Amino acid sequence: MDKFPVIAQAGASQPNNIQQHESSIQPSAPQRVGNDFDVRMMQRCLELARRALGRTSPNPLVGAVVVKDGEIVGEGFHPRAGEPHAEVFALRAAGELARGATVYVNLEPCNHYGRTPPCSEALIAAGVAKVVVGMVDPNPLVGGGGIERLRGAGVEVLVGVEMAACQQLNEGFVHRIVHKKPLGILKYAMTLDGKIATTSGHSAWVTNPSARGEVHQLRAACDAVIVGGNTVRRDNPYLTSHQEGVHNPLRVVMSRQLDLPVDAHLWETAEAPTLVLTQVGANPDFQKLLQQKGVEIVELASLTPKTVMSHLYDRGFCSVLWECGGTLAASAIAQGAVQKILAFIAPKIIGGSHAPTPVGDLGFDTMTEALILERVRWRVVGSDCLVEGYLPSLNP
Ligand SMILES: Nc1nc(O)c(N)c(N[C@@H]2O[C@H](COP(=O)(O)O)[C@@H](O)[C@H]2O)n1
Ligand SMILES: [Zn+2]
Repeated sequence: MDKFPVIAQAGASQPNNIQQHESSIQPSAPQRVGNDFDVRMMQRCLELARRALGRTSPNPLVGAVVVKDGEIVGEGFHPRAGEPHAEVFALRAAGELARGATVYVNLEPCNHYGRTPPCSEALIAAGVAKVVVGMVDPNPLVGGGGIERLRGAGVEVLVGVEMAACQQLNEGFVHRIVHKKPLGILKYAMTLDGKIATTSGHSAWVTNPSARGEVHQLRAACDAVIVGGNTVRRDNPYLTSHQEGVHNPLRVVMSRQLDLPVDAHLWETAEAPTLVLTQVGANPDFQKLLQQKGVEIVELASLTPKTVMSHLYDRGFCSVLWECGGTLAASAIAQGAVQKILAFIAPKIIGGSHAPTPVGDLGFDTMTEALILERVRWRVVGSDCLVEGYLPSLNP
């Protein structure tokens, strides 16, 4: 078993309805559920689900597989909100072979009329004999109801195969549903002596190319990536996933004064949309200029990490990546806009007592106030090390 199992953000502070479902129908980790074949099929579901990475919000990433006599006879995944769910695509692919078959799906089949009709009914109508589910749906409109409906119709249901991996894949969706805001991920790259740039501001590059490739993949999995005006002025980033045909997140700039360069890459490149969030009445001429370049501008009454996350929640986002400097990172942490940290550490020393660090002032005086990450794991990426963990759940 993984030495540092990563369990979805939902773990510590789920609302009561989910805890009840966990105790009644969802076995608690780390108990293994299912046999080797079940595990393989669930991993196939996760692989299929990932084909829509970054494109399904506010909906989850879901893949489904129909198995008859030990053979896969149908597969599908949920491509985006508003389109049919994974189970429906898999059932369509299986056709009549679905009768008496086992369906694997990484999320409990829905049991409600949303943008699409309930999958529980589609599975029952198709005559499937068994459904193997990765995790219970935290959506209160579903929350165990899909499983109960299937069981009530005589379909055998097994819940919890590869549950930790299923929760991990949809941690943004789970966080959005449970906490009514997107999951905030703070990513930074620093040297071994804790600097994100030299004293003069030079930062290209702290990390090695493999680590930068990981960052591009991370962007592909997120709905938005946020920077502050300072990062635009100093680094002039692209903030894309740098891969043909792969999802790009919405590029978000937070700027109170709109004192930004007229020719930044963010508004001179068309691969991804850009949104500038500012304060009411800020620099109308610059607003006009950006709009002419195709940039969306939204004025917020108060521009803070908290109001920004609330705006992004309203847009239907599940996962938001903070790629900002230390000052904005500190206020994002302080305001509960960050739950997960990804820190790339390069084996380099650049010194400089005034060189910038990844997190600015949090107002802590003593070590006892330190935010101690939970569910920490680390791995080597090229010549760098990636440390990953979650902020204490007092800050959901
Ligand atoms: N089991 C399952 N498979 C899918 O492919 C899904 N997209 C979902 N989503 C659940 O249903 C809600 C969305 O419903 P509509 O797309 O609006 O009909 C979503 O919030 C999940 O709870 N589930
Ligand atoms: Zn469904």
